[in-house]
Amino acid sequence: MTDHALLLVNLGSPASTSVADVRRYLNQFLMDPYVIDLPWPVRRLLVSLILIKRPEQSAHAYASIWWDEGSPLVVLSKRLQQAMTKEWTQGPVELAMRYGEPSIETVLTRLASQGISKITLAPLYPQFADSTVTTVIEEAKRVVKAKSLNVKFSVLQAFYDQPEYIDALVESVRPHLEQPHDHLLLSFHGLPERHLTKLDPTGNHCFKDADCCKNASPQVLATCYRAQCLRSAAVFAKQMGIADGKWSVSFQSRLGRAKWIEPYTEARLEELAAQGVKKLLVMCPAFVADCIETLEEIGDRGAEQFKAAGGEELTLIPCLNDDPNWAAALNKLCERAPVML
Ligand SMILES: C=CC1=C(C)c2cc3[nH]c(cc4nc(cc5[nH]c(cc1n2)c(C)c5CCC(=O)O)C(CCC(=O)O)=C4C)c(C)c3C=C
Ligand SMILES: [Fe+2]
Ligand SMILES: [Fe+2]
Repeated sequence: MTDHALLLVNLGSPASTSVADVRRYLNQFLMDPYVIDLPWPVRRLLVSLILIKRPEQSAHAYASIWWDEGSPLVVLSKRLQQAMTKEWTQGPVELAMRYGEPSIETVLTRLASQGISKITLAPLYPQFADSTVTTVIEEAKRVVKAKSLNVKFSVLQAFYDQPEYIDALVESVRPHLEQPHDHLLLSFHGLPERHLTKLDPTGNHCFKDADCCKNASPQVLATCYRAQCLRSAAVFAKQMGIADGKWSVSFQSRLGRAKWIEPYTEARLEELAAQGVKKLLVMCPAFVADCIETLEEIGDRGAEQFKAAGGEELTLIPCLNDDPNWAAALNKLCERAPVML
């Protein structure tokens, strides 16, 4: 059977590090109602305000991590696509980006024109969020409807605690943990608290107490990004055999003034340095490919901040990227992706 395609989808990057390209990318990204979930006129106003200064700052940050071949996120996602061609035997393996190029629309249209009618859609995010997973699924559905494509999807579900993902993470991190260190910080991408409360199926669980995410019922866990991040971290730490107190969790990449999920990575870096941690390892398990948020925010700015606060060294552990164990794990996860009804 060679008519069942695998479509990997990651977030996407600007076309180049020029301020104009970064502005175009940020506009597409932040005007997505699943990312800034405010009514259109408010979102438009807010994004226009963000676009006054942010493109220049972000362009500078992108320039500091950009590779000769392009954006690290896109290059590493292409390498994963390549690795997946050795694993996925049911048809072609394609790659699309939710923002920027290659777009979901371009890739789906090409696959449909080649007579492919079954596609496993794989949003490359271990933990569920509307701003990552839902937006990919909705964009794929929009394209199918708008272009009347004859395509049926299976969809990879959030795999935050799945043994294949955890095993691959454990094996990739093991050599780094064998190096001298005082603490391991698991820094996940953050989200505004509002994104969690609006999905709370009980309407009365999220943020009612400090341990809400640790005590999440299966019903809450199914959609709570923070609870899924904490579960990934706990399952990983247990399997890795790291003692309590030697690891902790934080949330990075806050944008704007709204309250985001805590603890914030910036605050945690200060705290750890103040507690006497000298050698800090940081891993970023919400990202499967290194990108501006890992390389620049943690590897560069986070490292500087940690040292300025009294730490000696922050070592960023690479994401899974195109690790062969990860490609094999992802293939297994994709093979059991349920058909979307
Ligand atoms: C891993 C999951 C991600 C979630 C959840 C997420 C939510 C989210 N992000 C922003 C704002 C920005 N994110 C940016 C970059 C970025 N974000 C993710 C992943 C998640 N985002 C990735 C993989 C990347 C890297 C892209 C790359 O090209 O390398 C950026 C752009 C960079 C910058 O200017 O800092 C912004 C802005 C919001 C508002 C949000 C949820 C509400
Ligand atoms: Fe983001
Ligand atoms: Fe919670």
